[in-house]
Amino acid sequence: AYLLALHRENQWTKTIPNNGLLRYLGFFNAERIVLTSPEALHEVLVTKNYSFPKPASLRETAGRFLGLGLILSEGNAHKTQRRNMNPAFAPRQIKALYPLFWDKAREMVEAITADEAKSNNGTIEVVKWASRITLDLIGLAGLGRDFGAIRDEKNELVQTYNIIFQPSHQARMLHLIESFVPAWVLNALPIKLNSDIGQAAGSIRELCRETIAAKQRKLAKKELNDLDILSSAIRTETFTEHELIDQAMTLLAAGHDTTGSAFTWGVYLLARHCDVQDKLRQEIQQRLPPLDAANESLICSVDIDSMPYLQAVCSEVLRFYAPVPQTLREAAHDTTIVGQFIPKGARIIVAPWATNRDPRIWGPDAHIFNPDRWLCEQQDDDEHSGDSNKDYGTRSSGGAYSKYGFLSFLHGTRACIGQGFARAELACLLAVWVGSFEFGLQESALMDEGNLDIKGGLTARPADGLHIKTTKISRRCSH
Ligand code: HEM
Repeated sequence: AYLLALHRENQWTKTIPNNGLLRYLGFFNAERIVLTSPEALHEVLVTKNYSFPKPASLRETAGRFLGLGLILSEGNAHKTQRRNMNPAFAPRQIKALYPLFWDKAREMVEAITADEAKSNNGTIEVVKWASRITLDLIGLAGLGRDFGAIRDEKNELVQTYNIIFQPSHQARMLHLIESFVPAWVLNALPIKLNSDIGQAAGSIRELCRETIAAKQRKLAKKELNDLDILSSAIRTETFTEHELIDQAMTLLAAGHDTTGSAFTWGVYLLARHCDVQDKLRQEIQQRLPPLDAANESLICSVDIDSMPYLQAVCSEVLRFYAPVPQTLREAAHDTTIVGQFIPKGARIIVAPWATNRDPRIWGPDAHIFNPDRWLCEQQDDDEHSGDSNKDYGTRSSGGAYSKYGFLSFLHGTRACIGQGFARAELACLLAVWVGSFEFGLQESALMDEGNLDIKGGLTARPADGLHIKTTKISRRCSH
């Protein structure tokens, strides 16, 4: 139902003439408004941001286990938290995390290779591995705790985590009926799901509390040098213990499925576009250390950030399949958007899946996966080099006429604070993957995205997993 709704909204934005807003009536004639123009998006996300909070029902359901951290807080509470969390996501902090992303990605490839040696069929299901690696990475780089999902996906911690953050079918159904049954009623239902979630959330919050307490003891002895985001937040000394637990839970919620989905879509798109895969592998082999098990060289942020094609592929993957396909807002009071009256309580839909491929913003090739749109030729300073020595850099607009064409991380004060973290993680994961495997889709019918069944939720991914055929690459290279 969710994806049907999404598909319908995506079509409407392209086929129905509109002035930046599309209004329709949802269940029980509830007001629904889809934002379709940069001007409307600018108003809701930037100039009137706090007049359009997230729906109250979201705070009631997710707030039960997340608490009121950065994702769920509103108004002045959000402003203060955002100001206090910003230093933890400063570029300097993120740069220090690249070797960790790289190292874990290599651990994943070794684990896959060992698995394959046992099964010997060369087929990998990517969604599961994406979930395992990104859980370990948000654990380590976010909180300084290794969940050990790569080593053992069935360990108790991973199972507990999954009860809260990987909703079962029943939980997704409850989420759907939330539109017409108040969240507090659903939360109070005496069903096993509610008690399981309550218990699991208690355990993960306790784990966060212990982690924070250990870090605070280190801080008291002036020994807190850990690189993770939570440690950086603790070093600002602006949060109480309770607030830190809420932020830690928020990092787990925001920084796992999103990056897992981005990585999965990246592998899917590269499996469909072998030319892009080959070109990317060439850049990886020229610029990065060999990935065979014997070579332990780590990389640093400059190695990854100075690879234009890798950066272009990541941007295009994030544009083409935004991990968060749509997000919601609710008018806090009667107001206007682009001069149109909007009644209090109207649901506002921001739809990256529609906007990121809108031909009015991106041009007629908006529906084509083309990393080159993010590249530009750079002037070569060497006058003796001749025309053939062209170099490429990246261009941040991707050719869209407005920055609101790229909504994957939103914009404004509620834009994803983890964007730098997520981009660095995705680049490292794809570099290690493409440098380690040649791969293609197991089922050729999936070359056509129309044949792919997509599972919705807060993030989107292939419903039946993503099965690819791989060949391990072994090489020595000239790094
Ligand atoms: C490719 C990966 C990611 C994508 C596509 C993504 C996308 C988004 C989007 C669309 C929002 C806005 C949601 C809304 O307001 O409705 C958001 C918010 C947020 N994201 Fe991300 N995210 C990603 C990864 C991460 C990571 C790795 C972290 C943490 C390490 C993170 C932390 C957050 C937080 C804390 C917020 C709330 C910010 C606020 O409201 O001030 N995200 N993200």
